[in-house]
Amino acid sequence: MIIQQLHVESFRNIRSAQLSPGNGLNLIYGQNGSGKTSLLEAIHFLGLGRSFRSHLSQRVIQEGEDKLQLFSRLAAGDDEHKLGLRRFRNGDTEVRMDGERIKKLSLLAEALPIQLITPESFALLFEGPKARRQFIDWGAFHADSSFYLNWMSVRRALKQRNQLLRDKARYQQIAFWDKEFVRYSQVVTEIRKHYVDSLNEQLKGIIGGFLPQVEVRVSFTQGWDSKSDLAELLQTQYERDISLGFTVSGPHKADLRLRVGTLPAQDALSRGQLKLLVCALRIAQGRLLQQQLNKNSIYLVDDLPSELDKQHRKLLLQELVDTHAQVFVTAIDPAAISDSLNFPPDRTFRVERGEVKVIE
Ligand SMILES: Nc1ncnc2c1ncn2[C@@H]1O[C@H](COP(=O)(O)OP(=O)(O)OP(=O)(O)O)[C@@H](O)[C@H]1O
Repeated sequence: MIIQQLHVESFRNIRSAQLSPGNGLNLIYGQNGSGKTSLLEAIHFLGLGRSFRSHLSQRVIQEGEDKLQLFSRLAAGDDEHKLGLRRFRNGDTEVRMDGERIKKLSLLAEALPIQLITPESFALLFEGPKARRQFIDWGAFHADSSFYLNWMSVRRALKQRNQLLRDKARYQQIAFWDKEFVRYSQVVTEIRKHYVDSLNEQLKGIIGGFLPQVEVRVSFTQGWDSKSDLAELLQTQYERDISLGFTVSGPHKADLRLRVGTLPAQDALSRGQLKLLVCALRIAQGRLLQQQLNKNSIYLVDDLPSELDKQHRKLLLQELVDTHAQVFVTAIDPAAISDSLNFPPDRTFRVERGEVKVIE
């Protein structure tokens, strides 16, 4: 998918901006606080119906305004779509695709697959497993159309089970939900496993280029001992689950392990190397989607130059360009990007106090 036209209104400090991005690399530059990240955030908002910076979507609406509006013309091959989103202060969201109202935000994510790389992306490695699970599930969601409903069923069964655990229910009362939980957990786990295997194939080449001296191993843990049967485990762990008030084992505890030798990646790599690893993971994910479904992701890379030396900026930019996807990168100093390229970006935008201007 390519964004051919983008119209942003009342989004953070951007009162109104209209731009026609290039099909390849788009450079967005400007001083601190000018609105570069806000522009990326607006694209992300259009693709997912939520911000990557704030859980409170009302905060992205420009101060003094009652709604934000985003509109884009999208192209995928010969297909053209119009996608529009309005978010109101009272929390209502209105999304339209080609004039028709879309109720499920998951359809948005399907239409506009976005790969986000921000300085906060380190969370993928540092913080608890949630972000890593979300990373796997992004891929599983796109790779297998049955994933979403199966995962929703796992979550429903888990919620019911945990409620019964807190109510100190007898095992017989829980057994029904265990059956449901196990059934959908198996499907979800198979899809995730298969996805991580395919991702690893993609990842090898990219990591080899970014971090040639380091051997990074990426493995999937399913959320319970892989030698145990989940149904039996739930039964044997019932007493413990009751005392804790939640379910200890299951796919809600799945994780992606990133290791260098025997150490977790975050203990073995420098900040710049970690950034490259996160980028490699995102690029591998985008590539896989391209291969499996012939769908191009849109890459949003906030503050690309930070933490990276010139050689690695060059490597990263080249790898992004080689995806043949649409890429948006931000930088304070445009030279930090153009110095690392053998060709000019497709399009360059300068952001100043919320105003976006194309630089010819
Ligand atoms: N709801 C809002 N209404 C109006 N302005 C806002 C709102 N939310 C944030 N801002 C302002 O928008 C400005 C743009 O912030 P943004 O993070 O996009 O800048 P940036 O160019 O990415 O800066 P940096 O290089 O420091 O990361 C900030 O000055 C912020 O105070």
